[in-house]
Amino acid sequence: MTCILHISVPCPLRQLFDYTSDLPASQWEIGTRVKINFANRLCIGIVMKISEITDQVEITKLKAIEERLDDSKLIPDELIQTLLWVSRYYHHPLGECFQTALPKLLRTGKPAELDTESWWFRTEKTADKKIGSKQQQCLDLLEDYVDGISQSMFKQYLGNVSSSLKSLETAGLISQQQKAKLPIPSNELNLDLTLNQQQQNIVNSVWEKHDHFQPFLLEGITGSGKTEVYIELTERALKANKQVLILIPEIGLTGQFVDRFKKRLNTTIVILNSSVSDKERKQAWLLAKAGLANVIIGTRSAVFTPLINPGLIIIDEEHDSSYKQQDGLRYHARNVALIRAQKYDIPIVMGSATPSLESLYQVKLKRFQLLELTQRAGSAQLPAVRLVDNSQANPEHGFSDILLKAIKKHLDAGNQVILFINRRGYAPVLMCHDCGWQAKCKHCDARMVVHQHRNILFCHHCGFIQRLVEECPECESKSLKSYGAGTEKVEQHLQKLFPETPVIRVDRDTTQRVNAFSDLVADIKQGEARILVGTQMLAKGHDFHDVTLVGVLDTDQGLYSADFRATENLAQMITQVTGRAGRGDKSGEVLIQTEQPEHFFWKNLIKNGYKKTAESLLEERIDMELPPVSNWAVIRAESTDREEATAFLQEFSAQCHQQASEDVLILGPVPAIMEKKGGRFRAQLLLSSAQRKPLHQLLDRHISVISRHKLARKVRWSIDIDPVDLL
Ligand SMILES: Nc1ncnc2c1ncn2[C@@H]1O[C@H](COP(=O)(O)OP(=O)(O)OP(=O)(O)O)[C@@H](O)[C@H]1O
Ligand SMILES: [Zn+2]
Repeated sequence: MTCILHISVPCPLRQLFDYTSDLPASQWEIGTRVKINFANRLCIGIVMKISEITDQVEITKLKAIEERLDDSKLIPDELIQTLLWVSRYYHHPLGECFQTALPKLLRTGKPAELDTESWWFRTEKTADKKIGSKQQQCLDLLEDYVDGISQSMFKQYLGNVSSSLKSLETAGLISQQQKAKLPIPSNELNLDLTLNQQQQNIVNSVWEKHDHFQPFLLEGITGSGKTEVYIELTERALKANKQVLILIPEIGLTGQFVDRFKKRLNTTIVILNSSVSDKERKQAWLLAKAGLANVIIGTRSAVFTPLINPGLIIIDEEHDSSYKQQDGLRYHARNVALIRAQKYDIPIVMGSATPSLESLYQVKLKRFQLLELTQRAGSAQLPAVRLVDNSQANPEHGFSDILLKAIKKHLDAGNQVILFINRRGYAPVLMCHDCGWQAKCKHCDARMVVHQHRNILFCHHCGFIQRLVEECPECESKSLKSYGAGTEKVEQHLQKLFPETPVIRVDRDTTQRVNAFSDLVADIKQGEARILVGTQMLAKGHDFHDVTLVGVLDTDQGLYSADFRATENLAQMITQVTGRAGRGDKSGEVLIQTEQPEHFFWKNLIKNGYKKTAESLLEERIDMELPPVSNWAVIRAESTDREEATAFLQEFSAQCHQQASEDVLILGPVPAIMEKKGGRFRAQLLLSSAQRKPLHQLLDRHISVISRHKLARKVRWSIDIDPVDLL
């Protein structure tokens, strides 16, 4: 034994574990992976401290590590520091934070080596005899690429040219070398776009601070050209030899977004989203760490990508709730990104047409600098928005005459129409006309949703599936009727009402297959689909220039929700979907069908827009001391035994009360709004404080005691800091 390694282990325990190594301390670095035997199984841990002493057991009883996996540290210091912060802030075991942050192949111990392939380079030699046309094409292409061309780039651009390359090599005209495999860049660069004055000013304001930590909130109305601002900023950072990390929400938008970057920037761009394979994810992570990838575009967990030359972090659609992980380590990527930008001392730009109240509050506190784009880019104008009283809707198909006429008018003009309904499936209620029976999930406090295409009843909360019944299970009556509408029903009615017009549906059900989403988007762009029915997947981020009408159906439930964020979310969703109309040269129109055309919320949003609406919502939060003004933590517990979940939280609450400070309010425990889900009863305890510190101190003091309580092992429980979803 020559040194002791203090190791972070992927397990729920909140401590490091000590092992010995027969290498001297000088040969170890923090951030190196090791294989260890932990509780009789092999697992991968991360070295967090190196010393000569242990306070865990007698030194002689310590186990030795099984294997050292990296020659030097895998995880850079900055990322380790960030994860230590994450573990502290979210009160989550460090070992599990590493699990979230590392690509799967690295956390399961695969070698941290880059995949390589053959790269070809032009030699000094000139051809002394005439060469074949394929070979000439290869040489011509090499003229454009001083850094060489990989085997896969050749294949992509020229088809199979292996034998030509071999001949050129034999003739001494080109040489090859094994180098890291890189993603293939676009070969149709399109560099000509001039930013308008507002865009240019924003780029300048951000760039002025390029060597400092400075958070910016870029509030730019829909279609104002935020993406172009990101591209220009990225270009500036690239010119300064810096890397740029860009986060985008999880709504299948990556393809279009990345295409725009690839076409405008001649650089190595890697992608980290859910459609990337484990192998590619590992490669992208290592390329970023090595500084071989200059732009990293990814969804939530990409926020943990290591950078060697960081220059800028960008978060698109910063208000999007997919940035908050809803299980395990419940981190918010915007929060983590801010910490990373601070550690790197670089600017961070958070953009949205509908900023979160969290970020607007930071602007109010002067912690974020506000940048605004108030006009649509190019010649596009914001669409006109009107409310339509739902009572005029046809009871059969749910559309009002006004909306139907508008659809017809826009189709006749050769344009595309979006119908937005934020509910997938055919109908949310199946009911017996005779006895009143309703199809409910036997595992959840929720109704089963009718999915007619698949002939099933489907619980959207736990995934439980049943065959669609034709007869009431209670009274055997055949008069079952579905109520309400989802995307399937809307699609079906529209197809009947407009038999000549192609209708497509974009929701989670039609986009499950790999590439299904990008295929649908391609159909839309080419104008093949004329009526587009979809959920929020269709509402955000897209730039379809021929869409001139957006119809919004049935969104009133947002007005009555028990969640205090519901109106904020509704205002964001409506503003985003509204923003899909009129993005090209043609002007757009939006019709919102509502039960409550007189409701203050609608009047305010339509008359005053998102910005004013958000301001008044923030004033309400300030008056009522709700987040983001106060700080919340929710302790959740669930169990198959209804009493147990509550009993555990009572225990938790009692613990906290023992030394409660007046600064932290403890509310509950209360049953969750949907108490039963997936066969488990759920309850929650809410902790709230005006200052963040006392809340965190309270949790620090009690968590380790609580986690050893006997009930803690019987129930599933979790801590959610800054919860976004209280249902
Ligand atoms: N300076 C410019 N000149 C001409 N066209 C522009 C300019 N900037 C952006 N555009 C075009 O305007 C459209 C909208 O831009 P972009 O998609 O960047 O907006 P956005 O603010 O990101 O939109 P949203 O938030 O609604 O998704 C795009 O088609 C884009 O190419
Ligand atoms: Zn269910």
